[in-house]
Amino acid sequence: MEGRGWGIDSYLKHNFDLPAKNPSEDAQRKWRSAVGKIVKNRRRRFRMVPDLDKRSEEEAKKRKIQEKIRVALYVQQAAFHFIDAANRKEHHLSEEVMKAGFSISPDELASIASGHDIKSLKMHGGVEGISRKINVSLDDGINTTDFSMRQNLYGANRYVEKPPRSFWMFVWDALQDLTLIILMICALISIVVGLATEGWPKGVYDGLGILLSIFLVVIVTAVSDYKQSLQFRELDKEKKNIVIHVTRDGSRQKVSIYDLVVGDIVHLSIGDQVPADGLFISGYSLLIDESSLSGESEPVYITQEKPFLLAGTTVQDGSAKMLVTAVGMHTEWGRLMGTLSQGGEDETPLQVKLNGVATIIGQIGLVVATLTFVVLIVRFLVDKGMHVGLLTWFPEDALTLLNYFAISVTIIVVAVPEGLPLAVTLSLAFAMKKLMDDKALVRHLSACETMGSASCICTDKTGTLTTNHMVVDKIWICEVSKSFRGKETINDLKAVISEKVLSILLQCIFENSDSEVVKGKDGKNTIMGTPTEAALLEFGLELEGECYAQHRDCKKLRVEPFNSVKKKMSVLVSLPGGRIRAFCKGASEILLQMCDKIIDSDGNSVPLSEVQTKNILDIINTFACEALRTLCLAFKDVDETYERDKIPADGYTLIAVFGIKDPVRPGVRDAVQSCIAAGVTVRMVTGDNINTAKAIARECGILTDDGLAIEGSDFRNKSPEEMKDLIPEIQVMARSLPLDKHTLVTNLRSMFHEVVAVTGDGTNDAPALHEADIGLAMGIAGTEHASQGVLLSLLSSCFGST
Ligand SMILES: Nc1ncnc2c1ncn2[C@@H]1O[C@H](COP(=O)(O)OP(=O)(O)OP(=O)(O)O)[C@@H](O)[C@H]1O
Ligand SMILES: [Ca+2]
Repeated sequence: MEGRGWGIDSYLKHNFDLPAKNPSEDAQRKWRSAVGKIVKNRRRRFRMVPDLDKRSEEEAKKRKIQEKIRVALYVQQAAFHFIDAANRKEHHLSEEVMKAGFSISPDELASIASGHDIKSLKMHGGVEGISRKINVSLDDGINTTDFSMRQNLYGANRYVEKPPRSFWMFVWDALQDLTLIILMICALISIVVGLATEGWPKGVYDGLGILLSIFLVVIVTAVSDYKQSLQFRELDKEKKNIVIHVTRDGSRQKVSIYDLVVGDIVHLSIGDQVPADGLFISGYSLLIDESSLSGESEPVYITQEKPFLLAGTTVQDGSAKMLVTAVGMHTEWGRLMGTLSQGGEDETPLQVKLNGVATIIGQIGLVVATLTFVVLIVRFLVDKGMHVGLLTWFPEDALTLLNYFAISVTIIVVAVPEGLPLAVTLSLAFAMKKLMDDKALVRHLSACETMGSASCICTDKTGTLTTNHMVVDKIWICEVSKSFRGKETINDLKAVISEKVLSILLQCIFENSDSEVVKGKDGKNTIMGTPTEAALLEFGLELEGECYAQHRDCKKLRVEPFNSVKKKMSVLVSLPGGRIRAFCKGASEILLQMCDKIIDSDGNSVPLSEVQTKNILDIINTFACEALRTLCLAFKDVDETYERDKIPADGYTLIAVFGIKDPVRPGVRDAVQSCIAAGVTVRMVTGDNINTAKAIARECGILTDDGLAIEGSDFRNKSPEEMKDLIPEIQVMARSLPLDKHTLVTNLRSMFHEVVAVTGDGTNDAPALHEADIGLAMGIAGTEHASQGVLLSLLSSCFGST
């Protein structure tokens, strides 16, 4: 719209201060009141956007509830218990519940988690006691056969929604239009006057004509509005439908969040939203962010001693299994959602602008209409004065005047482009749906729009540029390197390593993993978990052949789950003989620093010489330069007196270096090219090794010969001045921490005023996604279905509108 010369843009800029991201409430109010002066049918124009007054009212309500929750959970717990003890409610078991074989009432069960009621939990025998009372085995989960019974007794995991508005309410809304009301009055007057002057039936034709067109307008408007509202509901439902990992019938499976029932065993890992209220069964370093629920910004550790998990909170670190004790409206979150009737989406900048344009056009329409009316009247009076004199009046004259009035009103009706902002909402919703089909999660409509104006894209590597289908491609173990791309097979590998090495390798692969191998009904193994671990497990399965169970008799003492800051995962297990061993796997350079020994071909730990270390680094770099993700595996034996509350951080014995292949998505290179051609810079920010990152970036056309690739640790330590020089050059940032990506995005926005789009997986990229003008979160890792790819659709939408 820039540079059209007639100043709408400057007018808008002047009157409505509109940054690309989140226009302030003030700005929104300002232009709304400007619009309000001319457009009287506000209800329709603002239908898809929030009611600002209602919203601030709800915001206040929400804060009040949060405050209450906070007080209940943290501050006055002791006092509450005291009061509780005095008037503790007697919970009666209904007959239905007893008949089903359960021995705790839904209300009581729900109150344990929501009230953090440790006393009552103890009274019921802890988590185990509760699980017995609701007939669940903590190992095998519920039987799917009593799924619907549980849903009947304890409710389904859905929140009450406002009942959908009926069709007639949309008709009523459409009738509220001021111009239509004026026309209706015109029609009525026209009928009355017509009847008086021309009699039945000739006199009513005009009036009926107007009424018929009003009827048509109202019906068409109402039908289309109604259809849109249905579509919006659908979109909303899809947006909230997430996949949860649960254990049912003894095996891990995926279900929709809506199908969760009381008694389900849910697997939580970093980045997940807690889908229902529940109790912690087992897990490691589980850190929960409760801010959405209680407003409390400090995350809390959840342990066996304090095992309460609340719906609506998110997992910030660690992993765990939880027992669901309350779902849907029985949860605190459900109640919070129930009291609020979500206020709709904020206007996007384009919508705000269009509303401004619509308003200006409306004003012009008004002027023209008034002019027309005046001109017609003057002509009429002149005509009349010349022929019959101004003092004699006939009923037909009134009809003529009315007609003129109708003409002017019609001009206003036609001129004010009511549907314009609404049309944008619809097309954005359509774009959003399309992105969601591609497995990208877009939370706000405005993202779809701002996408068109992005000047810079920061993308992660795994899953966005690459397919996220990982397979082990190379392994280096006991001084030999094997590649599985050619004709070398697993058997070749087996031939060169001894039984003992093999056994340690398999132990490390299977014990040190958050993912699980699930045997399906057809006897086939499927792997549930992240792609990197899946690749290792698959390799392990192939290596091991039939002796799968043999390595599963270790007992896990401690686990430190993987996260993107540490970039490694470790476990402490006790071996069948009672010995204790630690395993560690993770980013190759980092792991190598933790090792001072290496396993030899007989399975003994021998000291690692400096030359060997250099050798291994070379191996890692050759793997990485072939665009392979590199991972090291290591172990350490500790004696039985070892304190079991932490896992050793050094002195490991290196077992093997893995090179995992994750091919680049077809089409990415072209997309990046056309992007650069359109003046949009593409940067890759990844947690992977710098050589891997460079190789992939080169393959995608992101890294050019004179471009800069930097490691996160170098970037972090630069001063703001240095960053100013550095940032425009950066094409690749490797081994980055979540915070590095955030810093880069913040600086790009503030120092260079770029409109930044960020793609990433919701887990480690969350801070950057939040900071960006446009954040595109990929569905949580392990998207099985090959999809067109977020980057591609992001790019295509960039071109659709530039
Ligand atoms: N489950 C895992 N256990 C141990 N180490 C892992 C695991 N997954 C990944 N790694 C290691 O951590 C490194 C980086 O992980 P990180 O999560 O920071 O990046 P990413 O998100 O996977 O990559 P990108 O940013 O490109 O999407 C990987 O290169 C790999 O060596
Ligand atoms: Ca990532």
